[in-house]
This record gives sequence, C-alpha cells and structure tokens, in this order.
Amino acid sequence: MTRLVLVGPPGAGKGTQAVALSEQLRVPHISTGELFRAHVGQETPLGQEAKRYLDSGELVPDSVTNEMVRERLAEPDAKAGFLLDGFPRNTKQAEVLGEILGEADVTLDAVIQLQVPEDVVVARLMSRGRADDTEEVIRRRQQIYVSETAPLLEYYAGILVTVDGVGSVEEISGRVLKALRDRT
Ligand SMILES: Nc1ncnc2c1ncn2[C@@H]1O[C@H](COP(=O)(O)OP(=O)(O)O)[C@@H](O)[C@H]1O
Repeated sequence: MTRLVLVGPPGAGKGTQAVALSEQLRVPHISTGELFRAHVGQETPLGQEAKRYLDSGELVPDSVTNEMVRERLAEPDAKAGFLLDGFPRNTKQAEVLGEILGEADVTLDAVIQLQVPEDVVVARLMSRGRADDTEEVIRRRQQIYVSETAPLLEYYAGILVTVDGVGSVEEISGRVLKALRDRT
C-alpha cells in the first residue's frame, strides 16, 4: 500500500497530512505546489513560466506540470512508493500519471480524499497567509477544484478512500492509516 494520491480542496490539509503520512508510511512526499514554489523561489525557467499561474490560482499548463512530475517520479527514492499531493489535479493529468506508472509496470494503490466542509476550508486558508492566499485567489482555486479536480473522484472511484478531514492532525492521519488497512 505505498503508491498513493491525496485529493481534497485547497485548505483540506493535504500538505499537513502528507508530511505525517509520508513519515508513517516511509514514502517520499511529492507536492507539486511545493515543487512549483521552489522553482519560483530559485527563479528557474520553469519557475518563471509557472509564477503567473500560481499568483492567479490557475492551474499551471499540463505540459509543464506533467514533465516536472515525470522527472520527480523517475528519481530513485520514488521507485518503491510515493505520496502525491496536488497531482493529478484534472483527468488529463490522471491519464498521464497512469501512463508514467504503466511504463514502470506499477499501479496506484489508493486515492485518499480528505473531506472538509467549505466554510472550514476557507477559514483555514484565510488564516494561513501564503502569498497566493488572498480571498480572490482562494475563491478561484476553489472553483477550479470543483470544475477540474473533483471529477477525479469519479475517475478513481474504484480505489477511492474517503476520510473525514476535520479534527486534529493525529486524528486525521490515524483515520487515513486505518482506512488504508481496512481496505485490504
Ligand atoms: N497538478 C497541478 N497542475 C497544475 N497546477 C498546479 C498543480 N499543482 C499545483 N499547481 C499550482 O500550484 C498552486 C498551489 O498548489 P498547492 O500548493 O497544492 O495549493 P492548494 O492545495 O492550497 O491549492 C496551484 O494553485 C496551481 O497554480
């Protein structure tokens, strides 16, 4: 049970849970948002391309995102497993992920959905204060989640594990680990 994807609206706590879960499961945490922010911070060509999308809350074009993920998954530490956070974010990206894994003859074990009511999500984001956490950009990211990312729940219906994302960090990671155990 080591190749996992974490899905949930912005503010669902994916990043926080991913850190806790990747420690417990001993797999690398791969966050596309963090990878993009690192590129922007280091002013790489990819970062220069991605910056305006991050600033506005739009998705970075699939061609850029997919290549970045492909390279990250090719690194040795991702061979035995990974926890993807923020990717895929639409069904096209999910298809590309399927191709990347197919080339290595492996498949996803589970897609974990963190379920959090929208008012809780917005309150969390407003108090977080990251550069892209202004009200307008938050609203745009939520819209994109509904229109682009939520269809993944259908796409992954067969391996979807839905977990209540309201509670303490430990409570929620405990729920995820239990749900993964109960599944097999
Ligand atoms: N898979 C992806 N495809 C396209 N853009 C992405 C992807 N992952 C992250 N991004 C970009 O990075 C931004 C921040 O992502 P992330 O850190 O996951 O934040 P959040 O989960 O709060 O939306 C997104 O708004 C988007 O611009």
